Amino acid sequence: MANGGKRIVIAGAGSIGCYVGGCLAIAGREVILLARPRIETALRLGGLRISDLEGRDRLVEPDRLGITANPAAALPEADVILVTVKSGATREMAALIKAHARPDAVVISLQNGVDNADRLRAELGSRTVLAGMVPFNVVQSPDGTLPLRVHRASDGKVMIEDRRLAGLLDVPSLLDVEGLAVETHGDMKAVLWGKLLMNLNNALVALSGLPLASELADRRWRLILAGQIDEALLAMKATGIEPAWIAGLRPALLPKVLRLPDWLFKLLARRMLAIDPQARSSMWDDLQRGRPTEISELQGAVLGLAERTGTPAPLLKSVTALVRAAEAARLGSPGLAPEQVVPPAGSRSA
Ligand SMILES: NC(=O)C1=CN([C@@H]2O[C@H](COP(=O)(O)OP(=O)(O)OC[C@H]3O[C@@H](n4cnc5c(N)ncnc54)[C@H](OP(=O)(O)O)[C@@H]3O)[C@@H](O)[C@H]2O)C=CC1
Ligand SMILES: CC(C)(CO)C(=O)C(=O)O
Repeated sequence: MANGGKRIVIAGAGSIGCYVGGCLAIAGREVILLARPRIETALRLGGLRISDLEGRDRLVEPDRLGITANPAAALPEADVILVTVKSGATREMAALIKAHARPDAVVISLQNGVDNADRLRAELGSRTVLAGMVPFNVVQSPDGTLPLRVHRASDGKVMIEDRRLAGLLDVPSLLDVEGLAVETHGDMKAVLWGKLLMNLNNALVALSGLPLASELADRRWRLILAGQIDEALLAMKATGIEPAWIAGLRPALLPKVLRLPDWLFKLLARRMLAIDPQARSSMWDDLQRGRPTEISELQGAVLGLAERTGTPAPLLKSVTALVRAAEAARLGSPGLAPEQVVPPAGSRSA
């Protein structure tokens, strides 16, 4: 068994959890997927298909995976717990970990948003909780597809908080496997705020219904993203938050690059546009499935800063209101045009 027999439990096997868990299982790690019954059944019936934009395509047979919907069966087995539920389910998952996992299990948040690791810490007291960041998009096959397929549709390295751990658990060498590049980082707060800047686009993809690559190729959408990032950078500056570089760019340069004409943007932002055409955003997935989105943890996190510091955030407010309306309507993406997202000139208020 690879890596000293450490057992990895994926706490919330959906798009990210199945992709990460599948890569780890293919690499010989012992993985248990804690899933909802819909995904549990699909995995038991057809196994898990893992593919990526570089052309890798592998089937993990059901007998190569531990699969359960029962937290009391999965969590006591864990040496490492990768939390991959949406932010709204973090507290519930933390309570399950507290009730069922060994106190020495290392818990790692692989979620968007800036405070999921803190939410876990608040529930889990003295246990070891590390923040993580997943940079790539994963597309899950439609319900009922067998085998269930998770496709990594963009690129990037997973970052995990650099912390010397008791018991000599070497997190990167346990988790850094083919298809899943993992590195440690000394300043996860900066990394998560940097990622949040890009995640301000999740809502625009969700509202437009467009694939991420087409949405980013359209300057009208990029202008809205750039406007949101300006508001976010202002609020972050006022609170002393310094986001990390994103896609090889200093955060302050990001709005400038996004505002370039389409032809120049395509030329200069090749790294940002290395996305296959299926990718959208996890917030689009939520609208399509009629589930609550992470708008409170993304735009909402910046609005919290803006309120405290009195910096203006009209675009973030109107994007948030539109996402909330789409959530409430439960009709999937409203398929808005950029002009329906930007408030008419003159009606903006801080
Ligand atoms: N999808 C993506 O491309 C990316 C996502 N992320 C982030 O990663 C995190 C996970 O996202 P994603 O994988 O898309 O989310 P998913 O909704 O696809 O996966 C989470 C899964 O956890 C399940 N779940 C929730 N509670 C439990 C529980 N108590 N027991 C078992 N299963 C449970 C959910 O089921 P149910 O919904 O039925 O409750 C769902 O199937 C989010 O923070 C997201 O923002 C980051 C980068 C990219
Ligand atoms: C990878 C990215 C930025 C966009 O797909 C994402 O984090 C998400 O979908 O939640």
